[in-house]
Amino acid sequence: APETWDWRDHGAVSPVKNQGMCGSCWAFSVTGNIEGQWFKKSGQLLSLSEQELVDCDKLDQACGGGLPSNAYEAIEKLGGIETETDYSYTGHKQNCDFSTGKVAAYINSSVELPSDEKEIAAWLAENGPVSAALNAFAMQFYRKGVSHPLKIFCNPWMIDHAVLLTGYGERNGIPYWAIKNSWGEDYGEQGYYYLYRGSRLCGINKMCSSAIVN
Ligand SMILES: CCC[C@@H](/C=C/S(=O)(=O)c1ccccc1)NC(=O)[C@H](Cc1ccccc1)NC(=O)N1CCC(N2CCOCC2)CC1
Repeated sequence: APETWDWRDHGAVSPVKNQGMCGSCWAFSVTGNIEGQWFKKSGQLLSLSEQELVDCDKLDQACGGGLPSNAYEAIEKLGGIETETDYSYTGHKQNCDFSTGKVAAYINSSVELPSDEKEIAAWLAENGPVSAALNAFAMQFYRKGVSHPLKIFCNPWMIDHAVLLTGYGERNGIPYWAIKNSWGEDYGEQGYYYLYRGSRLCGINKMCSSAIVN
């Protein structure tokens, strides 16, 4: 695998979004992953609808939280996902307004990645941005640089947030994950969180997954 890689350099990542006062981080993690998978398949970068998942994914709990694995299954069952423009984000649960005719992208299945960070990096460089989950405690106090929280402040067994791994690399010899967050562009470094890579920090390695588009 390459020493360093970032899908933002290859046009596979949409602009940073803002989930607002809704616990829909899981939906943003999944749309970010599918945007990347669709880009790999079609060469087209679309911004996909989180609101469709909030309203129509009955396996998850809308603003009360969700699991990427459930969301992939829901999108397969629905038949696909609409664009952000066609099914725009409001940040609260509404009646499902999904229409098959407006499907812009679809997925065929999904995969759970191994928990080894070297294998996750190799998979990412080859296949696209990866949906991940982590303990977000340290993220809430992050401003800039490569975050390296003490394990006691970032228990890998207390995962409560879902994000998107868009790349990895090193800053002054410090290995990091580039993490697209969904708390707006004012968060962290232009909306991104950089987390030390290689010590399984905050459980970042435990729930990596991706949709598969055949
Ligand atoms: C209220 C939900 C907040 C939301 C988004 C986070 S957030 O709002 O961005 C944030 C997180 C941390 C600090 C500050 C802000 N979190 C989630 O959606 C998290 C994301 C997650 C957690 C663990 C593994 C994978 C993904 N998921 C959840 O909170 N879940 C809700 C409970 C659900 N249970 C499934 C089994 O049946 C009972 C319900 C599982 C998903």
